[in-house]
Amino acid sequence: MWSRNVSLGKIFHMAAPRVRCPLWTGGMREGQGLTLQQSPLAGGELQGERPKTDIVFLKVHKSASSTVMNILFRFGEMHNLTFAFPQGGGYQLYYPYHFLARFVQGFSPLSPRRFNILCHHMRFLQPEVQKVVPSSAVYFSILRNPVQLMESSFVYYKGASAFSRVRSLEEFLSQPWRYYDPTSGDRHYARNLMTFDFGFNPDGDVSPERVQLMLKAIESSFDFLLISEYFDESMVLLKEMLCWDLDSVVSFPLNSRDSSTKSLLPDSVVEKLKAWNRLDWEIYTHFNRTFWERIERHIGRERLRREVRALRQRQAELARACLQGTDQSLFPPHPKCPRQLLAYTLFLGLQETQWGYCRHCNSPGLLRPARGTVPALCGFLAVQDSQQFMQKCSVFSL
Ligand SMILES: Nc1ncnc2c1ncn2[C@@H]1O[C@H](COP(=O)(O)OS(=O)(=O)O)[C@@H](OP(=O)(O)O)[C@H]1O
Repeated sequence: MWSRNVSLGKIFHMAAPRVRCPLWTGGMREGQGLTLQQSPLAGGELQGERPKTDIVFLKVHKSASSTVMNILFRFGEMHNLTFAFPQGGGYQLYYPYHFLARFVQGFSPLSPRRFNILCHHMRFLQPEVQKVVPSSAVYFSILRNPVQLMESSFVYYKGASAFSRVRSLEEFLSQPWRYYDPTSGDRHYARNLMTFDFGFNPDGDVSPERVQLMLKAIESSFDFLLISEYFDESMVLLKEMLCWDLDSVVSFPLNSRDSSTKSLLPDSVVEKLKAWNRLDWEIYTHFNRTFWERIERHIGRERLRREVRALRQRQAELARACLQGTDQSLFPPHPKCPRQLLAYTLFLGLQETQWGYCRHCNSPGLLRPARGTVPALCGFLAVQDSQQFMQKCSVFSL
């Protein structure tokens, strides 16, 4: 592929503190209480194609990526797949440094060992990623409108240096260069976060030529990109591209803020946000368009509508069976966890078999699992395991 040979380091300045980068930079199980019927709307798996099991998911921050990661964890655990977990027990692959293969637990340049799924937070660097997954891996990611993404980032990363001295996003945007220091190690949370996660320079040139090069590089590295504003449509596309069935992509939103911390932004602020995050805006608008083109090509609007309806039905069934409701009290005030996040409470009376089924839908995906296994059994979102929340909280604190 084009990007595998092109030195993007020459195109975009890549800040990679401390770590030297190469020139290139750039269904749940059946029989667990709830019976799952094969959906008549299932994708390639039922059409005789083998489900894809070698996957690279670039977990772009604040873009519903934890929900997607949770789906991958569940699928991986169900199918005994291996994961490229971070060395040293972290929940990120040494982010914000560019990814290096040696960040993965169990990786050795001398061993042919490859992992099925790579999905923890990382700053993308394809030549290194290629060392830890099979060459057949499917690469995908998920994007979010940069306006909402930055609003979410502002609340979530309030302690980041660019945000710590302002009371509101408006204040930051009124004089961004007063607060934003491009040399600061955590500046990416405040500008072009998606661009950064894809491996590029968030303060890079926005000339049309450079933007085109960046888009082409992403296009040649990734098989498809999803859009979090169209999450259900994205899940239908995901299961289609991976030849999975519909039940494999049923989920509940994770990492959601309580509405009290969400603000409606005036138009003037929205425009400033788009201009400030111009590179992200270019990525988002381009891949939003190609997302719908892909849907037309692979699924068609009519089937998409049917499948989205079926997906929502399954989600509702699952919610009725497993969820008692949402509960903020599971997220007690904690100095390291100031954000108001919504938790789910699972029904206490679930039978053991159902409990196994339900907790698979709620695995946090952020706790570090024991050696090479998946943390799907942690169930921190359940009332019974609320103690686990504090672990999650400390894992979150950067
Ligand atoms: N299914 C679905 N559909 C739409 N939006 C969703 C979904 N799941 C999670 N979210 C929203 O994604 C935000 C959290 O993103 P991440 O999980 O990527 O955050 S993190 O970087 O891992 O911390 C967070 O956004 P904010 O609530 O605006 O902060 C979640 O509400």
